[in-house]
Parts: sequence; structure tokens; C-alpha cells
Amino acid sequence: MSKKIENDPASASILVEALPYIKRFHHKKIMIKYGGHAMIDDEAMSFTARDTVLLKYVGMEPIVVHGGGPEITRSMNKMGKQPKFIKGLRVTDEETMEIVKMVLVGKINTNIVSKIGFHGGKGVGVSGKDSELILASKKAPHKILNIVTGEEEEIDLGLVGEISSLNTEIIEMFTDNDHIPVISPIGIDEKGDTLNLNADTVAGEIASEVMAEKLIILTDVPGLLKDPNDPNSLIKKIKIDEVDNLIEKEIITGGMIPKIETCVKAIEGGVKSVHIIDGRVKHSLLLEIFTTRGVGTMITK
Ligand SMILES: Nc1ncnc2c1ncn2[C@@H]1O[C@H](COP(=O)(O)OP(=O)(O)O)[C@@H](O)[C@H]1O
Ligand SMILES: CC(=O)N[C@@H](CCC(=O)OP(=O)(O)O)C(=O)O
Repeated sequence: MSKKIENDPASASILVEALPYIKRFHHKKIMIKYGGHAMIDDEAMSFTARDTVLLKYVGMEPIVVHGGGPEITRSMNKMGKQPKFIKGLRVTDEETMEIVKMVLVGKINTNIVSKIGFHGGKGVGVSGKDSELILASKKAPHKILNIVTGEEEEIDLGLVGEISSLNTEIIEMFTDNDHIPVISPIGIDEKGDTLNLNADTVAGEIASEVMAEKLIILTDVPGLLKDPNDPNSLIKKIKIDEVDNLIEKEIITGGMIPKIETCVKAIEGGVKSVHIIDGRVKHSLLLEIFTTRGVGTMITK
């Protein structure tokens, strides 16, 4: 420790402020959803990995579910494919599914695991296919109203799944043995085929299943915004019964829809506190957990 810190009582008070949280979350599972939009560069990813390792060393049990939407889109573009999203979900044909696996499991997961290792943690990568962690079934086609014909149309999302059951023993085996599980959001169906899952949904459902104390979603906005174009319009707290109205009014759109739906479900599923925060900001994870004021948007009952 440098002399400056030794002699500065303000530095000690940061630790003192953190003590109640360190006590409250001792041996508690903290689910961190690390969104692709928050992975702005290698340095930001390294900071997030280090903060996650810190949580482990002060006695919590962090679990990471990562996304990687922007990286998947970049890879699709390189291959001349145009991505299409319906309500925040990527329409996934077979070729896209191969890209999704390559990017999520082959690239992003291994990158996060090695960064956790570099900072002294025991990261271990799993996908929803390992030990049948996530059993899924193909999502039903999305129904939309064609405003020209006035008729209802169905859009098939392809190989996009919804979770039918979770086998979280493998996760608990890792957390019980001081490892930090890093989970890629893909699942398998009963035939053993791979399905693409939204990472927010996976984080929320696993958080409920393992009875996580907290779910923290790291993304590229300060939190839920009243005006998505104005980063100063942060909604600091929102009750779950206010959410539908914001979706109907199209204040919540795109990738924020699965995020906020996940938050609502996680609260209903027993997760005690749920937050959406800006993962691009250095140490936002620590500020959320260890400070009284917190950061981002808190979703409450
Ligand atoms: N009301 C809102 N408040 C904040 N962000 C919103 C809102 N509605 C839509 N969004 C969009 O949701 C995006 C975050 O979702 P997404 O792109 O899927 O991120 P991630 O890759 O982190 O999962 C934001 O960048 C923003 O463009
Ligand atoms: C079905 C579906 O949309 N799957 C997502 C999986 C990755 C993800 O969710 O990444 P973010 O958290 O960065 O958005 C996708 O293909 O983009």
C-alpha cells in the first residue's frame, strides 16, 4: 500500500462504508449479466473481470452470464449477413447459429475466463449445453399486426429458444468450490440441437433458480432512461407494475425489452435486488454493490 493511501483517512472510510455490504452479501450469490454493449474494449473487460474477482475474494459468490450481441453482428456482417431483430431477439438461421456459437463460446467466454484468471480468480467457462444446464425449446413465432392489411402475421425467429428447465448443480458445484462460473447463453433442445438464447433471460432465470441475492445487468446506458436519447433522464427506481406501460408507450424498446422483462421475472422469482447499470463506467459494479447511493436503475416490487 502506498504512503498516500496509508495516511489518508478517506481511503479507510471507503472500506468502512463497504463493511455492511461485505457482511450482508457474505456467501451470497451475485449474478452479473455482462452485456455485449458494455464490452467496449479489452481494458473495460479486464476491469470488469478484476471487480468480479474482488467480489469473490471478499466472500461473495459471483456468477457471470455474458452476452456478445454486437460481436455476433460484426461477424455476421463480415460474412455478408444482415442481422434482423424482433423485440430484441436475433432471428437465427443455421449459419447464424454457427456464428453465435463461435463468437459466444469460442471467443467471448474464453476471453472473460482468461481475464478472471489473470486477476487471480478461478474462472470456468460453461455453456447451456454443459451438463444440460439449459434445456430449451424453439420459441413460437412472433405475431405482429400488419397495419396495411390489418391481418395478423407470424414471424419465425428460427433457432431461438426459450428456457424449459435448468440444471444448476454444475453452477453450484463450481461456486461451492470457489470457482467463478462464466456462462454462454445457448441451450439445447430435447434432440440435442443448439438454440440461441437471450443472455438477459438466461441471467435472470439462473439467478432465480440459484436464489441469487442480486442480479446486476451491465449494459451501455446509465440505466433505464425516460428518454432513451437523453442519458441524463435516468429512472433511479421503478416498480415492476410500472414496466408494461413504458413498453406500451415505446419508451422501452429493442434490447431493453428482454432486459426489463428479465428484471421483473427475477424479482417475482425471489431475487432480492435487481439493477441495470452502465458497465462501460469503470468500477460501476463495485459502486453498485458497496456504496449506499448505488448507481443505475433499481427495479423493485
Ligand atoms: N428506455 C430505455 N432506456 C435505456 N435504454 C434503452 C431504452 N429503450 C431502449 N434502450 C436501448 O437498449 C439498449 C441496451 O440493450 P442491448 O443493446 O441489448 O444491450 P446489451 O448488449 O448490453 O444487452 C441501449 O443501448 C438502448 O439503445
Ligand atoms: C436470441 C438472441 O437474441 N440471442 C443473443 C445472444 C447474445 C446476447 O444476448 O448478447 P447481449 O447481451 O450483448 O445482447 C444474440 O444473438 O445477440
